[in-house]
Amino acid sequence: MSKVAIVMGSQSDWPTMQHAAQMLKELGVEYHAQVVSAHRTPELLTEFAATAADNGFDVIIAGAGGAAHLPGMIAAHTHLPVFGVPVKSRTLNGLDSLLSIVQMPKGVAVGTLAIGDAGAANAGLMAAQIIALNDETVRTAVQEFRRTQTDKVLSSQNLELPE
Ligand SMILES: Nc1c(C(=O)O)ncn1[C@@H]1O[C@H](COP(=O)(O)O)[C@@H](O)[C@H]1O
Repeated sequence: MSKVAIVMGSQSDWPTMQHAAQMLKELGVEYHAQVVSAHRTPELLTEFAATAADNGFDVIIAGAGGAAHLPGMIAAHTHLPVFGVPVKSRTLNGLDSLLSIVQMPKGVAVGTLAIGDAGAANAGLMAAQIIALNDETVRTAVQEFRRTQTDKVLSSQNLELPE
């Protein structure tokens, strides 16, 4: 069974990163969530990223805030696709996180999502869409999710002027 790893720089990132986990759960994709920090636990980062493929992961989602080196450093140690989620920082609202993650040097790729909760949810969706290429059950779940979303938009329009 396909598995997605969700890693984050700190426990304080979980309120954001749980949106990735929720999306994967909704789409029936197994995930494992863990705190790993390039700065605070550098040896764990190397060990985790270098063994991720052998441990059965297909995609890695990495969320971090501020000087967000985690996604890039994970990508440096693995051939697995890595999605980076910029977590909203207290001082600079996540612009620092975004710029740290998005500006990768050519040759080591991180797919960068939007800042915050929506970015985390979309990272989960992207991971599921990759897994759906070879997994019919997940493909059906993704298609159903998209259909339900479309139906909701089309059926909930209220464009009346207030009295
Ligand atoms: N950006 C990184 C990394 C890393 O990139 O390895 N490790 C922790 N952090 C970030 O520091 C912020 C504050 O962390 P604390 O709340 O623990 O002080 C978090 O958003 C975390 O992702």
